[in-house]
Amino acid sequence: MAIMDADYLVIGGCGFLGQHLCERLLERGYSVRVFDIRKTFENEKITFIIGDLCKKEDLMAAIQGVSCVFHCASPSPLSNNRELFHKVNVEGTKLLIQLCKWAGVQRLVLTSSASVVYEGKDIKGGHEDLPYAAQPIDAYTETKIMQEQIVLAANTKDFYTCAVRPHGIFGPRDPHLLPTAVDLARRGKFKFIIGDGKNLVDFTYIDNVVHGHILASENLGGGSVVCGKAYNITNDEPIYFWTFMTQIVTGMGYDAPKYHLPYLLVYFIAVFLMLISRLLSPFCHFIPSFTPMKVALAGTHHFYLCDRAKKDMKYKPLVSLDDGIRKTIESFERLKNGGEGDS
Ligand SMILES: NC(=O)C1=CN([C@@H]2O[C@H](COP(=O)(O)OP(=O)(O)OC[C@H]3O[C@@H](n4cnc5c(N)ncnc54)[C@H](O)[C@@H]3O)[C@@H](O)[C@H]2O)C=CC1
Ligand SMILES: CC(C)CCC[C@@H](C)[C@H]1CC[C@H]2C3=C(CC[C@]12C)[C@@]1(C)CCC(=O)[C@@H](C)[C@@H]1CC3
Repeated sequence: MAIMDADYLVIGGCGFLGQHLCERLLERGYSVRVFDIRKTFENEKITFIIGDLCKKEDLMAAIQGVSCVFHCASPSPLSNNRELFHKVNVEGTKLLIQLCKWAGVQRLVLTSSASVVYEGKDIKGGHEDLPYAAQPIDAYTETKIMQEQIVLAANTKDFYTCAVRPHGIFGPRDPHLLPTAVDLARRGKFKFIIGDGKNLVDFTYIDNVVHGHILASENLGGGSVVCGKAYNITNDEPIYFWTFMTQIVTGMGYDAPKYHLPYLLVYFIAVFLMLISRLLSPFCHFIPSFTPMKVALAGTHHFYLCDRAKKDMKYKPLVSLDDGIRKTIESFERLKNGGEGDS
């Protein structure tokens, strides 16, 4: 059955970022098509095509008759599946580029990650020209680096690409950050502050990430300065990691962490537990709560400049961190201490 042409195809459009992006595109009067391996919401204005980014026949059905593609699909960054990361983020992205060119799609905006330059050591005011991490913090980030390189290298005079690098996205319907933090707090594993608690980090409210993506797509085109470039998109308000996390968990009705633990001690315990997990993997599935990636993110400075986005696409955050935290906590009533999530 022929499907209507659309201004945008959102790959991964049933995810946290994807659904918010679709809602904002519709508000701005664009026509939207979603391609995702699952369906998580209904909207009569959206054409949904359910399929696997890694399957050519699935993607061919979705890619024709669109002007711009947002590629937001990825396995969960908190999953532990190296093979799946590579299959979707690398092989799936290669297939997408091949089919974009086949179908005559002109613009591709990739959702990359600010962590593509992060090696678990302090980054204060990181800019986009920092080198890609030679030792990425995990398999997810390794494949995000490869993915971004593939997309930016695909930019030509007829096919325009760019990458948006968000960091620590939070907001209503976040499936990663807030639910993980609340789960740790509920299990009594949120009593300790890793390190001195004074490491500055970017957390980015979902509406600002969506805004950055739409600006990127609207500025992407023949001869545009945006072509072939990556853009950090943050709230432009670095905050102490533990101040942010404390506001989230106390807002959700749990106690604030009180005691400090030395960063290096926790990091090496996390590495030891990861090695034990790998040794035991043939016999049992044991995933430590505190992985080296999470500990590094929780105990080092890592915040980024979005000056390039401000200059090239007039980006500025729409929602402040304080307002974003308030809106997020209000949206997660069901997970509050004593809420239905406790059942
Ligand atoms: N959540 C965060 O803090 C950050 C996320 N990102 C990136 O933003 C993008 C969106 O992330 P979220 O919305 O948080 O994740 P999410 O897990 O909510 O959404 C990802 C979507 O991709 C879909 N998907 C996965 N594999 C697929 C496949 N083979 N075929 C079709 N669809 C597939 C999933 O079904 C899901 O709906 C990802 O590329 C992620 O790497 C980047 C920086 C930070
Ligand atoms: C207290 C615990 C040690 C941490 C609990 C919260 C964590 C689950 C989040 C804190 C920082 C978040 C984060 C990401 C996922 C969730 C956290 C680790 C990402 C890895 C998601 C994907 C990305 O691309 C990165 C840029 C994010 C970095 C921050």
